[in-house]
Amino acid sequence: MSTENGAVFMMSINLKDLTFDQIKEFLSSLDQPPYRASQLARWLFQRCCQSWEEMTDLPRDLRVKLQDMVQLKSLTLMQKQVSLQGDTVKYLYRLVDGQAIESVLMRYHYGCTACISTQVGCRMGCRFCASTAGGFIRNLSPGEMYDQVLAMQFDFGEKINHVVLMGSGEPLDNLDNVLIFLDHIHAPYGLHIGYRHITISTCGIVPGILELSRRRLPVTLAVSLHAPNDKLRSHLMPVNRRYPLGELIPACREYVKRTGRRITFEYALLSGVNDSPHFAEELVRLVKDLLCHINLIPVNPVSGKKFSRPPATRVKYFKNILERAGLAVTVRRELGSDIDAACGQLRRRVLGLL
Ligand SMILES: C[S@@+](CC[C@H](N)C(=O)[O-])C[C@H]1O[C@@H](n2cnc3c(N)ncnc32)[C@H](O)[C@@H]1O
Ligand code: SF4
Repeated sequence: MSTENGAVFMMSINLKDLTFDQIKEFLSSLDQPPYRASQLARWLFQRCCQSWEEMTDLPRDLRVKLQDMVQLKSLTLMQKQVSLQGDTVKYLYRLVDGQAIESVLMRYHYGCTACISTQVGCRMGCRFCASTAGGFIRNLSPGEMYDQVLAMQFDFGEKINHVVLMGSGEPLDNLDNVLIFLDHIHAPYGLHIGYRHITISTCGIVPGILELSRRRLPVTLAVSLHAPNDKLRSHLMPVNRRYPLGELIPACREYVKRTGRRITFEYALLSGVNDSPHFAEELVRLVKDLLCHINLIPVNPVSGKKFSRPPATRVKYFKNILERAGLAVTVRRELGSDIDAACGQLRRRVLGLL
């Protein structure tokens, strides 16, 4: 059975799919006092509890009741790959309806970052991406997003202090659930992660960007650009036919204006496709008057797709053109290139979606 939030409930509900007010209402329907919601929320949202027995400050009869009604976790570990240096761990989780999703934990010098999926599969069909294999299956519920972070923190044994919505799926195609997730992960009863430590990556869903602008959430917005003109972008990313650059760039401008936050443009470098000096110059013209930062990502090869990385000299040349025009540019540091680095690749391999 699936619910309005997209969660699939087998027998019991995942309270992390509800808003905090809905959790309060649920507990009040069980004749519990209002303070019980914060008490229970701390157990659910801060710890990766394995059993109701651990929640010793909750009355025993309530725990017995909840045991039958509430799901403690929405995913179980299927497979895990640890990079040689141990700084990147890729997880494949099984959801209660049997679907599988990927999440990644990365340790940087400034702390641990969780990269989570927001959908099972993706409907956007970008040509270079492994997440589209098998098409779109369903949205993830807020609780399924949250449980990825908790499960990784529990397994890795270190506090997660950054979250990026850059795993499989398009977050702005599942915005209602993403917003509930953001509320929980930011809340003091949750992991209390600052909005500035949260990044939402989008392929460019214009209404979603405008909605985020209206809400003035000070998260970091990353827009996957990958091409500086409509012809090439529509070829690489079909979503560009629906929301071309003439709509996307003004939406980005609106986001910067309303939030005061700098936008990150992701630009995957695909050898011989979008990495020539001509494209670098076109990119400069497209974004030069926007408060932005450009992140160049030498593409992660995906089996069955014909894209390859440009040589390092070409990446450097491309970067220099942007820098000379005064743009802030980084080249994404490669973490865990010895594991199935491209997002969705582990799921594809294990589920035989290649
Ligand atoms: C998997 S997407 C998920 C978030 C969102 N759907 C988006 O497109 O921004 C996260 C980022 O990975 C990039 N990406 C996808 N496949 C890639 C590949 N094979 N190599 C490098 N980056 C890739 C996307 O373009 C995007 O910038
Ligand atoms: S890059 Fe993002 S939007 Fe495009 S198919 Fe992959 S997950 Fe979907």
